[in-house]
Amino acid sequence: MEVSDYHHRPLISDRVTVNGTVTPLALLADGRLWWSEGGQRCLSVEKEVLGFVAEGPYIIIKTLIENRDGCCSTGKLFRNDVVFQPSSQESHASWCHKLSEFIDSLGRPKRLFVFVNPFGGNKCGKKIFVDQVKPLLEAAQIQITVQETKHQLHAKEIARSLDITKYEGIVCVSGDGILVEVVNGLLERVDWDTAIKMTLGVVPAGTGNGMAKSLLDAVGDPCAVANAVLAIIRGHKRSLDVATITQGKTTIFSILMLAWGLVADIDIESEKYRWMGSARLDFYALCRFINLRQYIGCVSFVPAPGFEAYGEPTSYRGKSISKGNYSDPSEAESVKLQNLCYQGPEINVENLNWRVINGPFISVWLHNVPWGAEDTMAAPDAKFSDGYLDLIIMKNCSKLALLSLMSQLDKGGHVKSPHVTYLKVKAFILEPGPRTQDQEKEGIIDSDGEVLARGKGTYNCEQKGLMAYDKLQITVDQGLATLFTPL
Ligand SMILES: Nc1ncnc2c1ncn2[C@@H]1O[C@H](COP(=O)(O)OP(=O)(O)OP(=O)(O)O)[C@@H](O)[C@H]1O
Repeated sequence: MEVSDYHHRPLISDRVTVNGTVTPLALLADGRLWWSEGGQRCLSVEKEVLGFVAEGPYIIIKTLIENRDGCCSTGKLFRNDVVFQPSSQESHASWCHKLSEFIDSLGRPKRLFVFVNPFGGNKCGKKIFVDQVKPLLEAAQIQITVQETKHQLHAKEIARSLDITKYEGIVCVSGDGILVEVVNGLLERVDWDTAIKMTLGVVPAGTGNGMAKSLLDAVGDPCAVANAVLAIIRGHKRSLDVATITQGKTTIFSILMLAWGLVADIDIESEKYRWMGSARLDFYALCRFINLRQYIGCVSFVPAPGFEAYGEPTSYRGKSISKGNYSDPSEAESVKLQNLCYQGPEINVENLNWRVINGPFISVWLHNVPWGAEDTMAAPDAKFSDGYLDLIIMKNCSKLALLSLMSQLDKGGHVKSPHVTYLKVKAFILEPGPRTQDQEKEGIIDSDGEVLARGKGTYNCEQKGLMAYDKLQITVDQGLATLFTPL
């Protein structure tokens, strides 16, 4: 072994017994654990070691390593502990000390709050947690406080009042829905500016796992539970843009996407075919395709640098959106209370250079991260924290062209179609209107997989959304939230 440079310097070395074989074992300064057992063996403590325990004369190194198919990496992870016996009691104590010291130096989280949604996806959240998540967190000696979500918005309520000083992260074993609730809960706190700095982790256990897929796919990892948990244990962080959606005095926060038109209709209206399982989306997409709707309306936006040529120039069209003066003092008081929560970025939207695209539209889609679901790469160029949202617009096109571009959604090829307008925006205003063929009927606005607004004549239109089917404004905060990430 070359120990010439600093990184290859052993922090500790000894002759130990590994699986009955006596071999030199060394922990190098660069974090590799090196020994020889039927050939040279090496583990990266940072990447592959969850933790260790001392049991009698033995030390058990708990690892999670990549399954290799010959020389090719499959990205799949499996547990394979290494047990060794140091040569003496003193050596045993030194090994425990050096391993602890090294793992502590990695800045990994020690206490996590974990939400488990027993209801999400195929209702497997609890089983995924017990069988796959908990054992790994225990092997990493992370203290966990577990909370099952009991109903819709439960995670948001808890995030709003959680004692955040007790935890170094909040983990959601769920789909995207619970993560979105947590972000909204944190931003509705009076101490939102501290609370939103809490690092958030997501373990895929829902139908829509767009955030987990976006994080893991960015480093070529499969969207699997073990990969997601390992990322949380290792404790690397990345920041995430947060979009603020405003209409009058109502504000909500979005981290994944906003959809109006075809995508929203498929996402929300297919609920009535839930009994079909995941086939409901494909089935309902086909129904919508055969009976294609177009929506009257308009979108205006502040383009990101390089996208200024899209649309036509316009002035700020959101005048009625801004929070106005209150003639009723009690209303003013309640708004003052609401104002203690986060209100969105303080930018002077009126002075920005707005552009407009008029409908009719087949689909309008805003995306913050590349993947909307595990099989939908909605916005291939989206970045977690570039401060922009990717806007994907589909206008009139033939059914054949539409079918072709829909079939490319899994690889993001649709954005290259001449029928798709794809750009980045800093701020956005949606003015949704009725369907072209039947102006008595309107549409649905979908934010992060939930109904934000339902227009006249839509599925379940008697249920009110949080906002009216009317003009709304979206602004972006660059990197406001923080996520655990594989790299
Ligand atoms: N115990 C519960 N019973 C019913 N609904 C719940 C429960 N806990 C959470 N929910 C709701 O389940 C929804 C789905 O959350 P989750 O993020 O796990 O999955 P999803 O992939 O977004 O959605 P789904 O799998 O339901 O299509 C959220 O709207 C959440 O509020």
